[in-house]
Amino acid sequence: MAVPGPAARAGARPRIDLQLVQRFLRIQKVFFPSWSSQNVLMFMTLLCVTLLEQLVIYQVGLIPSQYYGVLGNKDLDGFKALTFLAVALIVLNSTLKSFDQFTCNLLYVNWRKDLTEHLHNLYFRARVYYILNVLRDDIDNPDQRISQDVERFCRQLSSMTSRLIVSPFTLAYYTYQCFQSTGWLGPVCIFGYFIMGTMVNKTLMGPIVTKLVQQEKLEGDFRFKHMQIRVNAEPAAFYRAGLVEHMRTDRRLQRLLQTQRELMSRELWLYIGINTFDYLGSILSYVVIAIPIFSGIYGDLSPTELSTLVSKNAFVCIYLINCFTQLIDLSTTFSDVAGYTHRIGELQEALLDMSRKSQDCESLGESEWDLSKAPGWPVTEPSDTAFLLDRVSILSPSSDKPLIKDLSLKICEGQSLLITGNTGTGKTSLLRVLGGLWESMKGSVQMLTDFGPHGVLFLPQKPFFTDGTLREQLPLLCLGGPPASGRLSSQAVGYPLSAHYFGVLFLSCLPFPKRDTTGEGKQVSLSQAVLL
Ligand SMILES: Nc1ncnc2c1ncn2[C@@H]1O[C@H](COP(=O)(O)OP(=O)(O)OP(=O)(O)O)[C@@H](O)[C@H]1O
Repeated sequence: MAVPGPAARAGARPRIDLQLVQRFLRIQKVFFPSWSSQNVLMFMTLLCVTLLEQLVIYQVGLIPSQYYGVLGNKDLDGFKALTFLAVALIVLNSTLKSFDQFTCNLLYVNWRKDLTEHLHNLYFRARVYYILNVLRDDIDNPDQRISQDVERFCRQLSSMTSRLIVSPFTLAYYTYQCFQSTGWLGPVCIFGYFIMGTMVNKTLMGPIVTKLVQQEKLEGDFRFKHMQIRVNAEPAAFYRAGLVEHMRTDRRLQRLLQTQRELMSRELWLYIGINTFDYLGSILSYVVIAIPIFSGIYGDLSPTELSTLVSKNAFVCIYLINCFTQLIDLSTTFSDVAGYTHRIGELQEALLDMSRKSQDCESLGESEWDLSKAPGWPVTEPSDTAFLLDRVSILSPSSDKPLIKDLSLKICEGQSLLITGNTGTGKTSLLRVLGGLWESMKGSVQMLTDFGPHGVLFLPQKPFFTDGTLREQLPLLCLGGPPASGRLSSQAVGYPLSAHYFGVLFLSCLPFPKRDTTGEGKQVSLSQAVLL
């Protein structure tokens, strides 16, 4: 049975490692597909706005010292001009800040749109959504990953973008200024301090990323439970299942809350780290200046000259340290982004893997199922033959339990076929193979007609209704057929109820416990299927 297995590395403990970087870069390719894409333009706009904002902030920062000058000199004209300039700069600064926020929000919406559409394209390709939800258990809650994790990832990433993109520029500028004021000692001390802070924070962030991934899984499980009750409210009410479901839903909630508490206690250590580095940073500038003073380099300066020098050096050092502490403050947002990157990355890898395999299967399937390409079949088989099975064997996907062995069968128009067997023996599995959901382990399955209004229609055991009106349900019956005809066609929408079908309707058979009379064991009872 060629059921796709788990993605190679899915399920590995999520960490801050090379795999995280690879997954993050893969997502970035979706965000920025080309240099001329809209997102790149918006990103460049954001970069310009934040740089301009920094320039204005710098000018605003100089205004208090200029006020000392004009007030000290009792210069009224100078005071008026400076006040006008200050108001203009402040208005410009707040406009730029708001525009910065606005661009980040637009980026968030665009990123969410692109990433969700990209995942949808993979998820709804061929029968990937079926394989992911039914046959594979390594990717939990794909619905939650697509709807909630993508949303949070884009929101958190956009919230840190403007600070991140401007930091290389501010860091370079203030490192240079700091070097000018304090020599190599200032920048070296500050960079050493930041590297130490980053290493400590990385150690503290590791367990948070793992816990966050686990929390999101439990969040998905909890939501799924509610969805299950919503979808099955009527059967649940018939069974009077309220009490049991209440207990089970509460159990999931408790598990989720317990994980959230554990996540918060891990975050506590990170907050302690961040706050310690923030406050230590505020005195670091004085430590940097104290070293040359106590080592006697400034021994010939008067106390006034020394205090002027200290004040000047302190400003640039504090600003450089502030740039670094702002980056360290992003640690909590970064750990969230890392957690979501792993969850989305795992899903993306699994989807890419499955859609690649589906495509291979489809191209293979098309050639196998295509009438004109199947050698000999059109010549020897009458046109009313729908399926031709030759020594087909089917295995259960979760175990290697054989369900059907060496089944040869011909299914024709106008004939009825009743398949009987104990529950779980593989009656529906045969239909899954005929419907192309599973593959047979051995033998060949030939489909000699189309799915849809002029061919074959499968009625699943559980009816499926999409949202919308009764009329909108009808195309469901006609679409999603075999690889050759599985496209969404506008013509298909609104087929009249009287549409003519080939006449082969497969009803998944009810168990028929006492009919296993083949003498060859349960799994071969299908070969004795009754043609009515
Ligand atoms: N998605 C799946 N993953 C793993 N095993 C599966 C899956 N679907 C079915 N099976 C297993 O394959 C076997 C055959 O299942 P199948 O649904 O074909 O039985 P059935 O004869 O149609 O039963 P019933 O009469 O109850 O519908 C069962 O043992 C079942 O547990």
